[in-house]
Amino acid sequence: MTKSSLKERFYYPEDRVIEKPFNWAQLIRLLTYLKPYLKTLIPKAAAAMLASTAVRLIVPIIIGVYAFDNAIAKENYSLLYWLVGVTAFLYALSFVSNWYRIKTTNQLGQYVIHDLRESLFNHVQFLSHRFFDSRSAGSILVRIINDVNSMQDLFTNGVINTLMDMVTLVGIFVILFVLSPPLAIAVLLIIPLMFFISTKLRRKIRRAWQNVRMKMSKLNSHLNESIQGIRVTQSFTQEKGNMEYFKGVNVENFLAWKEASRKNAMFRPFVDLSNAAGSAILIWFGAYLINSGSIEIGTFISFSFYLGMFWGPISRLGQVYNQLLVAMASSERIFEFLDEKPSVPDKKNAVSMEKIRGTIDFDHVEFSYDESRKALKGINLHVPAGETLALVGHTGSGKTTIASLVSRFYDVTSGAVSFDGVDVRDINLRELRSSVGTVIQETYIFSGTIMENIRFGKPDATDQEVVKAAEAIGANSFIEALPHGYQTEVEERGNVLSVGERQLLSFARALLSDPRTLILDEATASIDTETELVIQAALKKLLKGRTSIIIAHRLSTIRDADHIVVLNEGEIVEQGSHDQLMKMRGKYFDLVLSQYNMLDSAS
Ligand SMILES: Nc1ncnc2c1ncn2[C@@H]1O[C@H](COP(=O)(O)OP(=O)(O)OP(=O)(O)O)[C@@H](O)[C@H]1O
Repeated sequence: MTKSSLKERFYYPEDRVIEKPFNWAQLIRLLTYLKPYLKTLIPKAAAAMLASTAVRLIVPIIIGVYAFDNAIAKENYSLLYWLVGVTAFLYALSFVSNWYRIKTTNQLGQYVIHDLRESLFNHVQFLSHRFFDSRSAGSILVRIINDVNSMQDLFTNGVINTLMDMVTLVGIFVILFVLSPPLAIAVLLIIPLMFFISTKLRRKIRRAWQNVRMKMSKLNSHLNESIQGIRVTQSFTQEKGNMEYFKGVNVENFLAWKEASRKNAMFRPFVDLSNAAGSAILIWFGAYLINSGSIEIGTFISFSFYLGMFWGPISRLGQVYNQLLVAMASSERIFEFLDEKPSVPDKKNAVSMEKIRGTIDFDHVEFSYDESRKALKGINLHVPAGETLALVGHTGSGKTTIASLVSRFYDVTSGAVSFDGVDVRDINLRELRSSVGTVIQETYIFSGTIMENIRFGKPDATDQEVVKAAEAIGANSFIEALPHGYQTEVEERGNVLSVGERQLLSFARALLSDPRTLILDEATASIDTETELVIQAALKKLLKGRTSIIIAHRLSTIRDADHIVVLNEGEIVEQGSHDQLMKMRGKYFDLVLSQYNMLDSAS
């Protein structure tokens, strides 16, 4: 296989953008998430921060100027003991305030992340189908988990620590200038070097590690796919292609790692270099100033303490700036979701569903998912309350689309869908959706017990009600045969249940919710005759007295419907009862015939 065709076969989208330029408006919007804590956690953290910073700033003066110049040099030992006591007390104070600051800032970060994640999740719950059509579940998960997580650092350490570091730096500058302006200017010459290391060099290193992560994620994607799909790979003897591609990504990963470690290795020596340069200036110029009598030895000692305190705040400020750039990218993605408006908005003063009996009408409905082609063309339908309409047609003919318009998962492009003559766009959306029960082809089983899965249809139903619904549908015999009956735990998507059993569960769920209107996308999977009979009986029970639209695949379902509509490429091509349509010998007749032939050849 050539290199380019390998590339086409294995396509893994490059990771998303990790950093974005700084943007004030976005930062301010992010900071509004701190608002609920302005009167609680933030003042506490700020007070603790100020206390510990003050101690850090005062101690070098006590040791240098007071202990050396005033107590030791003048042999005033009572002052020295007193200073030792004061220093011990200040360190104890700093210990407590630091502990309290770290605790409260961590809490603050966690609260903000919690709030942000909750608002994002809640918002996404109400977004329309169009939103989910255009995004993979994975990409939505990444935003709710990874993008929110990547801002944790900013909110945990960023805000309060930035304040602390700024206060520390300003404090040191002021003290140094008060102690000795010429020595202060000389020592501060190393600040630009420190800034260079903490921003430029560190960013280069971080980007190199990000590159490693991207390569690693590509390697993971390929590994995952090749192991999951190993049976298919082996049956098509494509192992060689897999190995070649893996070799390529493995080498890429190795090279990225090599580059990152090379850059990383430069970091520590540069930090040491800047410290050494600072110390050299201090010793050389400090000694000169001491000799010339401009400063005392104590001032020199205080300076050396302060010099050692430069690197921490400068390095952290550089880090916060980098965190901010990462947060810009993540928050842009989060805000994009939060700003997304549902494409089927609820109307103010919408009509309540209460008085609606359930006659459904489609009046010249046209619909397209995207500009390029129409999924439905000129659809006119009338389903009287309590009757069953069956939709049949080839795959892609628009059956599911019609069902989606009834629940108003999408709005029509033109024309109208109405209940008892009231346009669905004028009906309260929640009430509409809860009165239209939908049983989809691919029954979704949530992780939990069978009991809870059926109860999903009506969260306040009692256990007895759940069992009654299951019995009415005929699902109780298989449920009771399970190891723990109704309390059997089923996994996501219900792997332990057969297709027929899953369908019976979803019928029980729908019966329990007792919707006035039912939409049923019948499963196509072939099931044995016995299960088919159980399902047919369940279906009869479910449809009784409800207006229903059935996307029918089985002949038995189609035959019993009051009205049958045959769709082809988004248009109604035939309609009538089963007998009428059979007499016409048109599309419906062909569909029925082909199904008989299929069943015949299968038996
Ligand atoms: N979410 C979507 N976005 C874009 N196009 C879509 C979407 N869903 C369906 N389509 C397109 O709309 C047309 C009608 O699809 P629909 O799902 O209604 O067909 P169907 O008759 O229910 O098919 P099947 O029997 O296979 O379920 C198809 O051409 C399909 O490709």
